[in-house]
Amino acid sequence: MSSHGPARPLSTHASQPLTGQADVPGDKSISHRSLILGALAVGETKVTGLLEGQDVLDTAAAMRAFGADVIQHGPGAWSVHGVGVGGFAEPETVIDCGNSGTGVRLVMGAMATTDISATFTGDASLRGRPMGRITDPIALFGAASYGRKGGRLPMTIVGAAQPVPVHYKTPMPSAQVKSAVLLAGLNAPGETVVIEAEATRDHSERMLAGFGAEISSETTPEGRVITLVGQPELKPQTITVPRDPSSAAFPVCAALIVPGSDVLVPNIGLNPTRAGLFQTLRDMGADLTYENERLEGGEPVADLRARFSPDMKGIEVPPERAPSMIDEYPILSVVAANATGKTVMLGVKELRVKESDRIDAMARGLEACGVTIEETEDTMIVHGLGAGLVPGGATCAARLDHRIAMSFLCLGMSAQKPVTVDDAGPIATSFPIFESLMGSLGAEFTES
Ligand SMILES: O=C(O)C1=C[C@@H](OP(=O)(O)O)[C@@H](O)[C@H](O)C1
Ligand SMILES: C=C(OP(=O)(O)O)C(=O)O
Repeated sequence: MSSHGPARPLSTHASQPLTGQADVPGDKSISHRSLILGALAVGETKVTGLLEGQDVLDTAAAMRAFGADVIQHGPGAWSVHGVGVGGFAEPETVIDCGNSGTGVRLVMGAMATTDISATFTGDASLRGRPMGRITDPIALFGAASYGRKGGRLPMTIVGAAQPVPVHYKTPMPSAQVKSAVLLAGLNAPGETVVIEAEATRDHSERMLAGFGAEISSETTPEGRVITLVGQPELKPQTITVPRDPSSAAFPVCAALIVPGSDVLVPNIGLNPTRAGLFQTLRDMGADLTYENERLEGGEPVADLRARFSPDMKGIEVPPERAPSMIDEYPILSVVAANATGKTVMLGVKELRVKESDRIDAMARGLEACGVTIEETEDTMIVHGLGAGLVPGGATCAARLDHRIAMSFLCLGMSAQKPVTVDDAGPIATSFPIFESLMGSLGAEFTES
């Protein structure tokens, strides 16, 4: 959806202890991929635990526009009747991917090697984000693109009539780019190879294998080399979407900074390509434990227990950790403000092209709340004040960015004066139950 209605300012204030259990929603990355791969399989894929955030609902609508039957049966329970690799129909109208970079980029990849065209758009945030990172590799398959200057949406992609397989080295660490190339490679005859210098989240590779594609990956001195054999018949799957570690980050971090808190966040995937934040928090001295560690569907899973941690210390977060926690830097910067000493976040320039420029958004809001920040194009440094010592008392701009809105609302739960975000609307893109869930732990929200 291109817009979400009038801005909804929302505030938080110093919270009573956060206690209890936080059942966070399904993983956003895996939810998008369940719908897209389901649409490319032959037959009916069944999904439970699907994230019903707006980003994923927009991908569901896109899959319908390309000819798949996508049906909701109950909360989180969906089915997708797929059209098979190469079976996408040409959409009759513009595909609106709302706020979702993952949605638009993966769908562009998935249709780029079919002989159809489609026009994509999104909200003001998505229309500002770079699509050249997708149009460059899909051009190698034979697809053409016609967008606004700078490779921006709205954009029409004309899929390749006779696609050729591609060898592609991703120019930046991006699971979206890697996934778009793999999805395009599905309908190209022969082997498509993607090389990534730094490993990014590997859900596409795991799920493609699960749907029956021939795909392998190996670690070489150049990085991870992923090889996919094109034109498989994908077999429909029954998928249970695990809970989203990127959503778990909010109750976990809020508990670490609100005095007296003790929160359990059950069933969180600790896939190493996603778990960098939790490692970082533990390195800072957070009282964050993994309980009931186990393997589910081949992936490590644990119940996370986070308790108030007044003695956290700033650390240097190494650049090679960035892909495994790329969406978690905004909330990490809030924890860092409540730790003592400097937290130095290196190699984070991808944050500048997310739903907002997340370095700028967090720096300006934290400064308004009394925290000193240093930044370069690729680095953010937070000068921690210590537990409970952030003054707060400001209105911070959410900039159409769910993670910025949730981060400042968590900051307000531990600050000395209330913190307001100018628009909480975007939270519904990834974590529609954020307010009710945090409220059930003890947080209070005030509409202003
Ligand atoms: O592939 C995915 O599901 C995602 C990849 C990441 O984006 P980049 O590929 O741009 O790093 C991440 O920020 C986004 O929230 C989800
Ligand atoms: C960057 C994000 O999402 P996307 O790129 O899909 O808009 C996010 O959810 O933090």
